[in-house]
Amino acid sequence: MKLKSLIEGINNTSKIDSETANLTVTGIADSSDNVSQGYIFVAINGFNQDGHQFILKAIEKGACVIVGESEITGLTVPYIKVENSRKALGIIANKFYGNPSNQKLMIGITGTNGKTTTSYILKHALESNGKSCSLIGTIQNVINGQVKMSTNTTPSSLDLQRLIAESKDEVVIVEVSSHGLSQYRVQGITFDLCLFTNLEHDHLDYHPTMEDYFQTKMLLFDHLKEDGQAIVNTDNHWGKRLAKILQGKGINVNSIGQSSDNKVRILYFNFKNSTVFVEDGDEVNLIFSPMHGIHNMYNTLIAYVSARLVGLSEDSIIESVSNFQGVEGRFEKTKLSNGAIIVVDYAHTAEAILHCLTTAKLFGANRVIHIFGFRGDRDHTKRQEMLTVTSGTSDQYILTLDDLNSVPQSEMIETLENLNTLYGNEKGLVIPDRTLAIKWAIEHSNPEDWIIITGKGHETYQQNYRLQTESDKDTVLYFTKKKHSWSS
Ligand SMILES: CC(=O)N[C@H]1[C@@H](OP(=O)(O)OP(=O)(O)OC[C@H]2O[C@@H](n3ccc(=O)[nH]c3=O)[C@H](O)[C@@H]2O)O[C@H](CO)[C@@H](O)[C@@H]1O[C@H](C)C(=O)N[C@@H](C)C(=O)N[C@H](CCC(=O)O)C(=O)O
Ligand SMILES: Nc1ncnc2c1ncn2[C@@H]1O[C@H](COP(=O)(O)OP(=O)(O)OP(=O)(O)O)[C@@H](O)[C@H]1O
Repeated sequence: MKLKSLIEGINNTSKIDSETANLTVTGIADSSDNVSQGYIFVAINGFNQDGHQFILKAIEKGACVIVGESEITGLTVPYIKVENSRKALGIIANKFYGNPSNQKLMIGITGTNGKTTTSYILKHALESNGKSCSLIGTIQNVINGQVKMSTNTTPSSLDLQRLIAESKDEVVIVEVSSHGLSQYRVQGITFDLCLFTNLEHDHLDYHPTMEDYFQTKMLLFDHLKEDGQAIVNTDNHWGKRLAKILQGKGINVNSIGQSSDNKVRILYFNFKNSTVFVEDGDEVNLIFSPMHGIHNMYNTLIAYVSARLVGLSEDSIIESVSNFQGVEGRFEKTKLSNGAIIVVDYAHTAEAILHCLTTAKLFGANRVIHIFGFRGDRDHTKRQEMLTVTSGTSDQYILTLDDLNSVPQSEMIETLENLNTLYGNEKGLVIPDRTLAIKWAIEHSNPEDWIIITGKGHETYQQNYRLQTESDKDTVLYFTKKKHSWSS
C-alpha cells in the first residue's frame, strides 16, 4: 500500500515529497519488536517508555518510514512528525485495514461496570437468533468463533482495526474503556449502536476527576455512524446527564430507566425470581434473566434494547436471555456441603460490591461474609468507600490481598490494617493470604450464609499464596474437595 493513502487526514503531511509519498508500506508497528521489512513504525511516548527511543532499532529491523511526535532529524528513512502519535496510529491502521468498521454492524459499550456482562448477554441473544457475532473485551476476544487472548479491555487501535478486519461475523461488539477512548484506541472506528451502562467511582488514578472520567466516556458517542443510536441507562446521575446531552445533539437516544420519561421503562423488578416488567412503547414485556441482582437486570435490559435495534423480535430476545448461562467470574455461585452459598464476583468498585452484598441479602442470606482487597497501583481513593460499603452491609468482612502490581506485600498489608482501623469496624478481619481468607470463611460458615469473594472474578492470581491454587474458584474447589457446579 502506498504511504500517501495511509497518511491522508494526518496533519502536517503536505510537506512530504513525492518519493516518500509513493513508498510502499507492507505493515504497521507501534512496537519495535514487531517491525518487519517495509513497515511504518509509529513511535509513542508511553506511560513507561518513550517509543522514540526505539526508532533506530525499528529502522534496523526494516522500517521504511517513522511517525512520531518529537523533533527528529538525520534518520536514514523519512520521518513524519505528527501532533499525536496514538491518534496517527489509529488513522493509519484504519486506512491500512480498509476502514473495516464501516462494513460491519458495530456495537460499542462503555461504562464503569457491566460492559463485559452486557456484551456477553447481547452476543448470546444475537447468536441464538442466527447472527454471527465477534466480541472484543476484557476476558477474551472472540473472532469468527475463535477465542484470542485479550491483554486490554479495548486493544490498541492497531490490534482493534486488525481484529475487526479479520472478523467475518455480521456484528462486532467492542467494550470501550475510558483508557481506550483517551488513548485514541477507537480512532477511525464508527459504531451503529453506542451503549452506556453507568458511571461509578473508579480509575481516579488515571482521570483527575469524575468529570474528566465522564467527559472521556462521552467521547464514545462521537463515534456514532450518521444514523447510529445511543442506548443509555438513566437510573444513575451520569446516565441521565449523558442522555440529555446526546438528545441536545440530535442523537437518537434509547433511554432505559424507572422514570416515565424513558423510552424503555422499568415498571417492576422482582429480585426473588430475577424478572422485570418493562414498558416498551405500547407493550409491557416480562423479561427473565438467570443472572442475579438488579445490576444484571440493567445489563440484560441494555442487551435487550440493543438486540431489538439490531432487528430481532422481542419474543426471540426474551426467550434467549432467559437461558443465558452467565459470565465467568460475574456472580458465579455454588453451594458448599454445609449449605452455605459461595459467590465469586469481579466487583472492584464500591457500587459493584454493594450490588453483590445486597443481592445476597435479598436472596435471604443468613449472614454475608465478604472477602476482598485492593489492587496495588490502582485508584486509592475508592478504598475508603469500598470499606464503608462492606462494613455497613456485610456481617463479617475479611480484608485480603488482591493483585499487588508493583506494591510490596508488606506495604499492602500495612495499608489493609490502617484502612481497617480508620474506616472499618468490629466486623472486619485482616487475613493477608487470599487462600487462607477463603479457608477461614468456609470454616466459619453456617447453612444459609453467603460468602462473597470479590475483586478477581475470572482472573488468575498474580502472586503465590499458601495454597498453590490459581484463582478464587480454584481455591473454593480445593477446600470443598469436591467438584462443584457453578451457576450465575
Ligand atoms: C497505562 C496504559 O494505559 N498503558 C497502555 C499503553 O501503553 P504505553 O503506550 O504507555 O506503553 P509503554 O510501555 O510506555 O511503551 C511506549 C511505546 O514504546 C513501545 N516500545 C516499548 C519497548 C520496546 O522495546 N519497543 C517499543 O517500541 C511500545 O510498543 C509503546 O508503543 O498503550 C498500550 C497499547 O494500547 C496498552 O496496552 C497499555 O495498557 C496497559 C497494559 C494497561 O494496563 N492499561 C490499563 C490501565 C488499561 O488500559 N485498562 C483499560 C480497562 C480499564 C477498566 O475499565 O477496567 C483497558 O482498556 O484495558
Ligand atoms: N450494571 C451494573 N451496575 C453496577 N455494577 C455492575 C453492573 N454490572 C456488573 N456489575 C458489577 O461489576 C463487576 C464487573 O462487571 P463487568 O465485568 O460486566 O463490568 P466491566 O465494565 O466489563 O468491568 P471492567 O471494565 O472492570 O472489566 C461485576 O462482577 C459486578 O459486581
